[in-house]
Amino acid sequence: MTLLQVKDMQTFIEQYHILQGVTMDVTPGEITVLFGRNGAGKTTTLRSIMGLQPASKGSIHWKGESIERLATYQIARKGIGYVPEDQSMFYDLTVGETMRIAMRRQDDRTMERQEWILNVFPDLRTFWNRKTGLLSGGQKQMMAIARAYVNDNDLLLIDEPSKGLAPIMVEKLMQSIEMMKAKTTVLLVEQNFFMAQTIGDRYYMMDEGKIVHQGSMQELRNNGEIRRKYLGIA
Ligand SMILES: Nc1ncnc2c1ncn2[C@@H]1O[C@H](COP(=O)(O)OP(=O)(O)OP(=O)(O)O)[C@@H](O)[C@H]1O
Repeated sequence: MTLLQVKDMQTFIEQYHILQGVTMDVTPGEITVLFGRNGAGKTTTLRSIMGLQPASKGSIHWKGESIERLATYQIARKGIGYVPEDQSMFYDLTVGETMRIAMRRQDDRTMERQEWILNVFPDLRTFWNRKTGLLSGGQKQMMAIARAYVNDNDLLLIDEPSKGLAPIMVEKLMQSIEMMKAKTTVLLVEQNFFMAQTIGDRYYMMDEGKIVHQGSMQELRNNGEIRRKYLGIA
């Protein structure tokens, strides 16, 4: 079964043909990692799925239903949470206030999800009354993920959470994302192969707006040539 099915998605930004045919499936309960170097089109892929940068061709199916013509808020309400690279937070609000305004409902289920995610990210509990602008880079990332998780989302799109973080923090974050697999499905954009390979089940490799390779993470671990060619690493 596929949760999200993207077929031949093509996206223009102004006159530029940025996505030139992105086809990918996200399977429930898995962590799917979208790799590719700077400018390959990874962020645009997530933005097109969310309707923030609508695709002009191709199809996007969510649980079998076509969503490519829907507005972003409608897509979000179907159960897709988006964690953008810049985190887009109000830095004057505290951690607690940020969680509160993120909640679509304040029912028991949402409160249970909040408890669960605060156990995954105990720092957020510790700094509950601190303004998010004063959090460390890693804690801001935790905040952004927790805020997307707290609603009853079946899929989280997480854009490069490791960016700018120290290796030890990245490791901690990856372990937390792996724990989330028990509760939700994740489509993760990453350039950091060494970290993402520890938690990913399946991968897609992007280059110049297209998917150029895909397979199980084990296959990518075994294929140094693909890693060298598209990520510049051995
Ligand atoms: N607003 C824009 N106007 C023109 N070109 C854009 C715009 N946004 C993105 N692009 C171009 O689209 C291409 C894909 O960008 P995108 O941000 O999706 O790549 P990415 O793989 O996420 O890279 P990065 O890891 O650097 O964020 C790049 O060549 C970028 O320059």
